[in-house]
Formats: sequence, C-alpha cells, structure tokens
Amino acid sequence: MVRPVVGISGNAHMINDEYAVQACGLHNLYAVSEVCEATALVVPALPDLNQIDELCAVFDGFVFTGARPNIHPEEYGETATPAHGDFDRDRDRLTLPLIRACVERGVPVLGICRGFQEFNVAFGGTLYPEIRDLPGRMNHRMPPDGTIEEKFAHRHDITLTKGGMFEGIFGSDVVLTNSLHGQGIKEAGERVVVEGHAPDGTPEAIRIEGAPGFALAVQWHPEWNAANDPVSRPLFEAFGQAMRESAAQRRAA
Ligand SMILES: N[C@@H](CCC(=O)NCCCC(=O)O)C(=O)O
Repeated sequence: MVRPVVGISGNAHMINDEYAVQACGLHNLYAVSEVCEATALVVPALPDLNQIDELCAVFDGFVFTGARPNIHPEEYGETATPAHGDFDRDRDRLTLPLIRACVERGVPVLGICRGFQEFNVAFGGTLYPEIRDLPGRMNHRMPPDGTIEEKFAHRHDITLTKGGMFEGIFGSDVVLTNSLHGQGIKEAGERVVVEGHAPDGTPEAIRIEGAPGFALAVQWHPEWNAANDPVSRPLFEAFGQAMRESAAQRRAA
C-alpha cells in the first residue's frame, strides 16, 4: 500500500543574509512520517512555482506549519503597523488560496500555529497582532531563554467543546499544550468554528464548518514530540487516517 504523500508548507529564509532558501521545521517532517505513516515532502511557498490545482491533485494532504513571519494584515483588510512584525508574502499568496481549494475538494489539511491563523484568514477572519498586549491575556510567545525543550514545553491548558471533533480525537475536553505565538484570532472567519480556548480566552483549536474532509487547525505546536505526546499523537494519527481514506476514495472514483 502506497503511503499518503503530504505537502508540508515551506517558509522563506535567508542563510547568512544573502542566500534565499525555503525552510521547514524537521519536527513537522518526522511527525508526518512517523505518526501519520506518510511521505512528507516540503512544498516551497512560492506561488509563481506552484499551481493550486496541480498541488491538490498530487498530494493526499497538507500541513500548514508554524513560522515566525506573520500574515500580512492586508490579507484581512487591515493596515500593517510595526506591531505586525515581519511578513512572508509569498507564503500568504500560496497558502491562503491553497487552504480554500483543499477544503473545497475535501483534501485533508492540518494547520499549525501560523497555519492555524492562515485557516482563519483564508475564510475571512482577522488576527490580533500581539495577544500579550490585550487586557486579561497571557503572553503566548515562545520563552526568550532556555533550551529548545524548555521553549516547547507544556505551557497551558486548552478547554475544548464537549462533543466536538477535538474532544473526540483527544478523548478529553481539557488538554495541555505548548505555546509559541504572538498573534491570534480576533474575529473568526465565517465557516471557522472555534472548539478550543486557552484559560485567557484565546482561540486555540478550530475546524472549518461544512468541510467534506479533515480541516482542523491548532494554535500550538503538536509536531513537537509528536510520537510521544498524548495530545499530539492522536491528532496526527487522525490526520493520517483521514488521508488514507480520502486517497482511497479518490483512487476508487
Ligand atoms: N508568527 C505567528 C505564528 C507563530 C508561529 O508559527 N511560531 C512558530 C515558530 C516559533 C518561532 O520560531 O518563534 C505568531 O507569532 O503568532
């Protein structure tokens, strides 16, 4: 049985401030390979090199990964300010239409951190540029100091909608996760259903209403220690199963 082939979104990166590359966190690749039991291939976030229809035809699913650069606020009708930080416009221009196309076609998609924010913006939602500046909110950013393990350590609970898809996957309505993001959902998009919140009310888990396929996204980083984490593993297992079922249906059609 051929394993599902999964596109993992790349990110613009400069080596030594002079050599442009597309980068992808290794944990995303290992989580998809080891837990989804799938072949993980990096898709360069370069709209000029990719055709949306071809990507949807070639891949059995996509993971839209985390990334430090933010979605440009003009993608959700707002004007950039210094608070909005750095951008990756090529990634915006590929991932937002690709997410919509995958959902329409029933191609399974999983969003992580920036990818979670892309799901919301792709369906008409908006973002806060800096969660920690909002009254009553925590600082959700990656700790500035410490080891990489400390930066990806569990940080807060997330309360999930009872009877929702995420509770069904995790087997609990409260889960413990890491947190490495500065931005977050301000207004949920028209078809964006928020199923999970942090203790300060920040949206942390969403699904796309009416999606024929797997279309879930989380604000935290489940790819970290995915094979062993009791929250990450079932999420990637569910994603892998959704891709196998979707691929079998497409082959049978
Ligand atoms: N840029 C967005 C999304 C944050 C994100 O995806 N973080 C993952 C990378 C972690 C790091 O390298 O800092 C935001 O800040 O909300």
